[in-house]
Amino acid sequence: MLPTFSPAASASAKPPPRPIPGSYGPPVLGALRDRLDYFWFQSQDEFFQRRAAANKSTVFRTNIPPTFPFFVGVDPRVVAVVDAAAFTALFDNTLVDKRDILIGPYNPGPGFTGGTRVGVYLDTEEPEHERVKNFAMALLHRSTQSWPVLLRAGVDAMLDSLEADLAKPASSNGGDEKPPSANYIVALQQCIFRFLCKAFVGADPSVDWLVDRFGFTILDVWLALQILPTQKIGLIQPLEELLIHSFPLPSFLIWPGYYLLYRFVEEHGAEAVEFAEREHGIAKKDAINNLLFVLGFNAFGGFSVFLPFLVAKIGDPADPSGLRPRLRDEVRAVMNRAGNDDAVFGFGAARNEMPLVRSTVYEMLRMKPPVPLQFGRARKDFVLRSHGGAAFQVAKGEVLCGYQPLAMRDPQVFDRPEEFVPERFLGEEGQALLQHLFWSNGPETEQPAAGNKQCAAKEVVVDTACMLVAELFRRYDDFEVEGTSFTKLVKRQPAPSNLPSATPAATAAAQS
Ligand code: HEM
Repeated sequence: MLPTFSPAASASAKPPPRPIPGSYGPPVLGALRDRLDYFWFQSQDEFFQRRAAANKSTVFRTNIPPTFPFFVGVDPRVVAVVDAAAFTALFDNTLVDKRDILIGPYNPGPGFTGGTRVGVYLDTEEPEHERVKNFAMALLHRSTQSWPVLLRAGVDAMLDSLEADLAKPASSNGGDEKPPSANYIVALQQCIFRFLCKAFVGADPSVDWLVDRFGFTILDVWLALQILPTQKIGLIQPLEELLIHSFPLPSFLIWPGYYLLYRFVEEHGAEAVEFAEREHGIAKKDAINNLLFVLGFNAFGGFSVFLPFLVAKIGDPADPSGLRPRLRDEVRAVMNRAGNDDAVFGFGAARNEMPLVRSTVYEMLRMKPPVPLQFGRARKDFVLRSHGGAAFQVAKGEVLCGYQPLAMRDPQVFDRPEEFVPERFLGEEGQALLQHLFWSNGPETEQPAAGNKQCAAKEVVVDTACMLVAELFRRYDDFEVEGTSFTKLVKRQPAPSNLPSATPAATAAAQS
């Protein structure tokens, strides 16, 4: 549990800033102890919870992996921030510098990005950041019409293949007695990859067999080599510590795959590349490397983590709250209003017509933020304010490390913080809570811009997740998921013939 602050404290006058509690321990040994706790002896949640409890503070000093022995020049010392109030300092450009600090003090380096320092590693004070961010947002804007159509086509193809898998007799699933199931991870990644190439880059992978077949696997390996030094993967722990947590993983292993994708974007995404050069003044090589990074790391990486959480949560066979029927009814009501079972769920429907679906997506982002850690280096000495007037003195150059999963379960802000409450963000009170939803590296109530570091696709990510849920309930009356497999897909029964017929305006609203 997070320590809480007494209301009496918040009512009193602002106390002076105090030193940040916690210690980094003795050189090398302190960092090593924290690393082993982080990866081995404690879960990530536990790591931050225990230190917050021990220091009686939601702002405290700790080391963060990777560290020792071969991460030369990587300083693991950070100031951890695990409450919703102090966390907002990480979004303030006047306080923190975001240069080369995406995944923490360790930076995998431009060897993974064709030699370009891509946009996500740039600070807002670097002019190139504005160019690259504007380019990414413009590409998203240009794809407004095609995005929902391509998503639907991709999801349909994926579900066709999963239905076929599920229909196979149990014996083809390994010959044991287990009921049939269809693992969706590979199909979903394939779907996301193909869809993003077309919708974001304007390049259709089906023109290149290698890219179409292995593109998503190349991205998986490319991502893994960059982030594994900071992740627990579940090998035998001593092996994991020796092999993946002790030294930076080399980028050259992925160069052939990266080069294949680079050529693919250069040739088949030429229009997007020219747009970057012409409209945003970005050199061709940098445009391609940035496109690949946003496609592979931000978009493919983000969706690959988030969508399985969402599908598994909604499909939970043990869900006691009857969530699936309620979501299904909301989706079907949109279809009924449109009077067209085949209407594409567009951005309009995702934003305005499916409040429970949207609130469920928000709640999943609160409980399982796909990018749990956020970092920023103090530009100057400043006072970090937390709940109840608590204040801490941060020195210039110190690295703040915000841990979203605890900040977004802050009991000072969220009622029943540990519970998944699908309707949490409904109504006026629910909407007011959106200011504390930080998954996009900014409050949900704010917008990405060239001058900030909020996810360029903040709206599009939520909309896309809503559209995926809608597609599932367009097609199925019910479904169940165990782990990463569908175990039940109940096809939609034909709609009764006495549906009220829709007006053209309603059809347009669903599709807009
Ligand atoms: C579930 C999916 C996604 C998640 C969870 C996610 C999350 C994030 C987060 C946390 C950041 C800030 C990183 C930091 O500086 O600490 C970010 C930045 C960014 N994201 Fe997303 N993102 C997702 C999908 C996308 C998509 C689909 C796109 C575009 C197609 C995109 C484009 C970007 C860009 C360009 C930035 C850099 C912003 C900047 O440097 O100012 N993201 N994203």
